[in-house]
Amino acid sequence: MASSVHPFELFAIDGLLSDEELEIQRTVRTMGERELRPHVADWFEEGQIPARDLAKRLGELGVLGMHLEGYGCAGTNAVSYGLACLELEAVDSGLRSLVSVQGSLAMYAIWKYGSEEQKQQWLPGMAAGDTIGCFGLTEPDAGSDPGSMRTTAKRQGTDWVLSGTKMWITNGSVADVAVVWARTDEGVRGFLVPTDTPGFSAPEIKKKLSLRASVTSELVLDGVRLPADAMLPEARGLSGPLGCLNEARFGIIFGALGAARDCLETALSYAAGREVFTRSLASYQLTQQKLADMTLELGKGMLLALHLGRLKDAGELPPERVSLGKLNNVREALDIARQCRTILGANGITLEYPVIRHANNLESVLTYEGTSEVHTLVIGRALTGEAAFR
Ligand SMILES: Cc1cc2nc3c(=O)[nH]c(=O)nc-3n(C[C@H](O)[C@H](O)[C@H](O)COP(=O)(O)OP(=O)(O)OC[C@H]3O[C@@H](n4cnc5c(N)ncnc54)[C@H](O)[C@@H]3O)c2cc1C
Repeated sequence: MASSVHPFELFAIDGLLSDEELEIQRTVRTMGERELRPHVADWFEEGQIPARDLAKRLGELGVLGMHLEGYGCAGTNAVSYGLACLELEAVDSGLRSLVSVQGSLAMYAIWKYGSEEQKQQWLPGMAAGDTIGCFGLTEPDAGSDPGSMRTTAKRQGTDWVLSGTKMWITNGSVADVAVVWARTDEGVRGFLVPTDTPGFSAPEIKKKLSLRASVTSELVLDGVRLPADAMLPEARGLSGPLGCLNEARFGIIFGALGAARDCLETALSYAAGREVFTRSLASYQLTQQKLADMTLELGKGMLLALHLGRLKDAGELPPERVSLGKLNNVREALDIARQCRTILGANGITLEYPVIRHANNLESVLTYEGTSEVHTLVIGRALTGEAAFR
């Protein structure tokens, strides 16, 4: 067989990265390949992950809250964080979800909006992976429109009492602390809820066919009484949770490409080894067209991710730019996963290969952190000045 080149090499992607960024990417990739990939298909099949051990190991690796400064966090640039997300999601979107929720949602909420005492209390343990966090915004009847949330926090003396239900919460059943967003007399506010507080429970959601290597839960708040200092002082209104979502969406812009890259690498190697009609599948023009089109989308997605990462490091990443990346890269990653599945034929539907697992996972990634429809509307609003949604 003639020599072949990796899709990212065709685009000369590595030349756009610093030595430090390349080193971080290599370190996360090596750990993922050695310690996570050998188990991930089983975790997915069983619908269970060793969340505590994983959090601890990911903490040792330094990826939990890695783009935040201080409190035990590594303080890397945005691109490095994105590359870590990419390498974790190349193994499984569920593992990247654990890291995104811990670092970009729960830790970021405390880091950005918390008091100094709250930061000291929670962040070092979360960076180390000793303490797991979750982020409760979505409710059974409030997903794309979090402004319609029903969970309330009411003052009783100096205490707060929280009541309501959150739905689809990643890490919920294994969390030590839940960041819960609730309606108060002064608008939406965020609360840090230790999960052993009486009245709090987090039953796990079963029967998922996507993100099976990730814990997803309901949060039930049945008159959960918290002291006054459980409130995040600096988050007022929906801009608080939306600021956190912007962080997590950024990681997904890179992460989804990891899943796509893994699918494409698998399809390339499969097509080279599979003989059909006495020749390798890779030698047929129809196959090469699929591979070329997927490589184009993967490479373009990576260039977009890097551009947005540099803008983020320059402080120039407003939400509509995040929407450009999240909409494009998740949509294209899902298309790539489905197309790779065709190249693997029947083998493509088993967990012996990662492709259908990635495709199924990406269905969740398309929906969470803002659905593709909502990101389309955000871009439409930026282009026209007309909001087609609230
Ligand atoms: C595996 C998983 C993990 C998750 N983890 C978390 C978590 O950790 N924390 C958390 O808070 N949430 C989490 N979520 C919830 C996720 O953010 C929501 O599912 C998402 O916001 C969509 O909300 P919804 O499912 O209620 O759908 P809906 O909001 O009911 O949307 C249904 C459909 O309507 C479309 N739609 C909505 N508005 C419009 C409009 N104006 N015009 C046209 N179409 C529209 C949507 O795009 C979608 O296609 C998770 C979800 C999943 C699947």
